[in-house]
Amino acid sequence: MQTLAQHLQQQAIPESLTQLLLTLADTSKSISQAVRHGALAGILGATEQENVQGETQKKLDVITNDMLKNALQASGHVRGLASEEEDYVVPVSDAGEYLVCFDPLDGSSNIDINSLVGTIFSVLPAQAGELTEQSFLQSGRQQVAAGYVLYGPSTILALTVGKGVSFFTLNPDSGAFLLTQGDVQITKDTAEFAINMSNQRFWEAPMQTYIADLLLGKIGPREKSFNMRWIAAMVGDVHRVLCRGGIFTYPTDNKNPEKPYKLRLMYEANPMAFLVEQAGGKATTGYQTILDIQPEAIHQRVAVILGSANEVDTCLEYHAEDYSGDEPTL
Ligand SMILES: O=P(O)(O)OC[C@H]1O[C@](O)(COP(=O)(O)O)[C@@H](O)[C@@H]1O
Repeated sequence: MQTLAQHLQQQAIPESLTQLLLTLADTSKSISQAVRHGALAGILGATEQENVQGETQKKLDVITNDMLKNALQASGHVRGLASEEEDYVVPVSDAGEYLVCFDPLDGSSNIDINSLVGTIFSVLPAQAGELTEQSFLQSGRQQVAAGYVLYGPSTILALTVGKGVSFFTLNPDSGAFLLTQGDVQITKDTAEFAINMSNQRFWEAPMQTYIADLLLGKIGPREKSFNMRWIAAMVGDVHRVLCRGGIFTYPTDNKNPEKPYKLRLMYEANPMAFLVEQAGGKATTGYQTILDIQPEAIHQRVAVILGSANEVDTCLEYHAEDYSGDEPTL
């Protein structure tokens, strides 16, 4: 089976990008080890600290953030980095060709229940001049690579460098990431949706109607039964969508008017949208294609609707100005 290094050699990408992606992959092997040790290594549970998002940091949030920061700072190819666990962007080396945005441990609320977690990363070209937060505020279309590592029953790296999506599985014996699926394609249609239903009463009317019609199944306007899944870790829900199709959404809601969105643009929505589009799917806020959003802040949040292209199109119809569907009876 082809190794990650062999696969990257064939992608006709700069050697510097190959080395950076191999650094990220190697660090994720150590994270996979740490996650597997869990309580044995005393690394479960929370710290007393809060991150810039106002979330209590898990011990593993901090540990994995430091592991990635140290590796990227030593790589020689990183001009600057940004992380969910860092308040501000971190300058690294003036000679670095790339900017890296990452969520070191996505779904960290799952760590103490031994459920799926992952690392998500996005690579942008470094700009000339002084490194500031502005240097990072490039649209998702500028990404030169993106991916995630899912720490589950097996450890899987999903990667795109803009030439399709490939899955690599970590061989726990040899420690090598081996190509287990190339040219990943998302089915155009689906009968599976993922959303946190407990937020239903806080959603906008278009999402209320769309989900209500899914739940009506065969007796409703969709004339088809839909099944629901929710892993509470975007990396797990998106991996399922890449594997067997589906629609995943964390829509806008008014649960907390100051925070109408949950997921972060630069290190959750953009890398996932790049993967999904490269696999033939679609990714939108309901009103704008995610990869075309001009970022305004490094920890900016957005609404996310992504997955099987035809199903996302249907969901978009409910968000269209001229949608005249009946309001759902809640
Ligand atoms: O707790 P909820 O509302 O189910 O939200 C789950 C969502 O929040 C997240 O866990 C946010 O990510 P972090 O764990 O990195 O903060 C997503 O991975 C997931 O899709």
